[in-house]
Amino acid sequence: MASQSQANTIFLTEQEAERIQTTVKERAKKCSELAGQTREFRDAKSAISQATGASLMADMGGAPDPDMADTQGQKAIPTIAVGQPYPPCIVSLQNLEPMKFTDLKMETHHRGKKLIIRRASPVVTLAARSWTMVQDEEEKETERLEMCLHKARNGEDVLESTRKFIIKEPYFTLTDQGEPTLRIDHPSDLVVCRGEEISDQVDATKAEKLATRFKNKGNSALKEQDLPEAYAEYTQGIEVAQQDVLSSSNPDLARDIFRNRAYINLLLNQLDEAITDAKASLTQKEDERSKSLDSKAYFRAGSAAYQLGDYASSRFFFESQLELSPGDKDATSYIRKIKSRLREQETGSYDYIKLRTGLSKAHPRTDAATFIGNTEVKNSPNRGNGLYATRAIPSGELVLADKAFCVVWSHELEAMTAMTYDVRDSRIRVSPVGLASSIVQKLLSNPSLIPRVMDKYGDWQGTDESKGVVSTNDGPVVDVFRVQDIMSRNAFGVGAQYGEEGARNASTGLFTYAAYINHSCIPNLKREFIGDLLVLRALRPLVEGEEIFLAYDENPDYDARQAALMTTWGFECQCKLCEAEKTDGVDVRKKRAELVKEAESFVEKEHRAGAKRLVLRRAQRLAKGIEETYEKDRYDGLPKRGLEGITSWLERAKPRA
Ligand SMILES: C[S@@+](CC[C@H](N)C(=O)[O-])C[C@H]1O[C@@H](n2cnc3c(N)ncnc32)[C@H](O)[C@@H]1O
Repeated sequence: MASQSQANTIFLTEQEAERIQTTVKERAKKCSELAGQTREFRDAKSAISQATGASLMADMGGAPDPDMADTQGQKAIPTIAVGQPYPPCIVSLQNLEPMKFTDLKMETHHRGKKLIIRRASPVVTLAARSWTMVQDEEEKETERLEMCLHKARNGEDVLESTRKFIIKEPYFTLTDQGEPTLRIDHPSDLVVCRGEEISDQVDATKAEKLATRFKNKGNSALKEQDLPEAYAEYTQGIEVAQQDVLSSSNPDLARDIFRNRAYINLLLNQLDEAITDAKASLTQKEDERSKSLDSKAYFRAGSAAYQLGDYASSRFFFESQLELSPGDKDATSYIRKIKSRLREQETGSYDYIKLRTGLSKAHPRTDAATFIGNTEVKNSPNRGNGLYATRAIPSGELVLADKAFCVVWSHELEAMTAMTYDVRDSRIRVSPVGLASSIVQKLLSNPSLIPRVMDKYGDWQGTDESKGVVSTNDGPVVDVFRVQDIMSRNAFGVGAQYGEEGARNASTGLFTYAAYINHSCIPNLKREFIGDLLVLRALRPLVEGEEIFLAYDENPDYDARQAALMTTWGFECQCKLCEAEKTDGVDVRKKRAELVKEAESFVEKEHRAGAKRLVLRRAQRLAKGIEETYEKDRYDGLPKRGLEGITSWLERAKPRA
């Protein structure tokens, strides 16, 4: 993630940093000592009453959240340990063997197994995790279950959403406080069982009654704006209506419910399924009523494809709608918008004024397409992939524009910055975990987008078996450790475009095409954000085949810059500027850093207008001092970053008349 400004930097107190490290290390030690040991029996009554009390306290805001850490001079911030990554379950439920609570072993991933559970207490909702007590179906055994970070779906806490769940390949471990717990990291490892079990129907009339009941219940839930409930009812209705006994006698019933669910899917941003549902609802009949229903379905499919950025499919759906409902205003308006998006995609010609005027705090996202036409992805020696210019591009001209895959703005509910302590390198980092959660939600809702994110660079690659798996029969599979690692290496800060942003709620985004751009301290691109559209222009003329670079960190101090590049992006920069600065040696760099610091405080304090001669001379002396730290030959043609602030002050200073 691009560095935040000093004002937005979070400093943990030393004691707090030490406490976090000690807690994580002690937990890891205990876990390895207990690994493989049999689980101990838990008393149901006291476990449930403990959870009930904690839930009440958390709801009233009265309980201390064990995940909150104190920061210097600021409010507490969530602190999350990033443990040893492990892959999500990639096996379908029907191929997993049921297990019992009594089979659980400490610090073990129970591969090949599933655990059917019922929630037995209210849910304790904390900033970065939710937990509850769960029981087996016979209510003989009780255990703690916690869901970490990615714990909400469609605005609802997953553990609260119902009572029955199935855990795929349960992970039994310890909390940071040393208490045994079942732990869900990957949301796809928890199957939410909403609704009744549907048996095979033999009587067509009874089946029709049942399917219609589900459909009506779905309609009522929609009226009450309970979208997850409406989705669950329609899903059950479809299950019944698709059974042979009914689909052969009344195929239109399934189509009706598919059409309704397509609408719910649109509202829930489950766009892939909105399209498949809308297509499944098509009657292809010629009577007026059927044509009107199909027209509605095409509209739903077209809107979903538009939101997915699949403008060609979207155009096809809206044109199909227009054939059935000639002159339809909404379809016509969409087709006009699609033309603009396709023009942007193909030629990079944007109506920047319209884009800017369409933005506000309430509508912070652009309606724009990504333009990549001047660039291509290629291997960059020692840097993985990189982006290269496919033609000569004059200075100032558009190189590419990338519409964000996902942005979380500081003023949005999802915005959450946390301190993460990564056990892999024992480093504490500031991490926009709210962005990671939003990316995970978007992928779980739209599995067609999973490869677009998962092909990005990130430390954890998954295992040979899990790599590339995007779904099982139970739904999409998302490796949250991989998303977290991809986000850490690829996300950008997008600036405070809609008002204040603080340390705890920085605006951040993932741009899946611009993510291929490597770093250089002498960048050849200039970046600008228009809402969630990242616009990159040539900072100087680019030649065909040249690699394009951004500066991830612009700190003029070599040592601070290298430290940030190593901590956040995991590499040592070896660009020409870094080579020159490295050769300077520690003493010269130290002297320069002191002078630059002095120059920065001078620039901050001294007014340029009406500056006294004495003040001007001090500025000149400072500039000369900094200049002298750069050896002439070695810095020939290289930027002297330390000089930039004071030189700009001098250029614009107006001496007293
Ligand atoms: C945003 S990604 C850039 C694209 C990436 N190279 C890829 O293969 O997808 C950032 C990662 O690229 C690598 N990288 C970027 N600039 C680099 C540089 N100047 N030297 C070495 N590695 C670099 C680092 O691994 C960094 O974490």
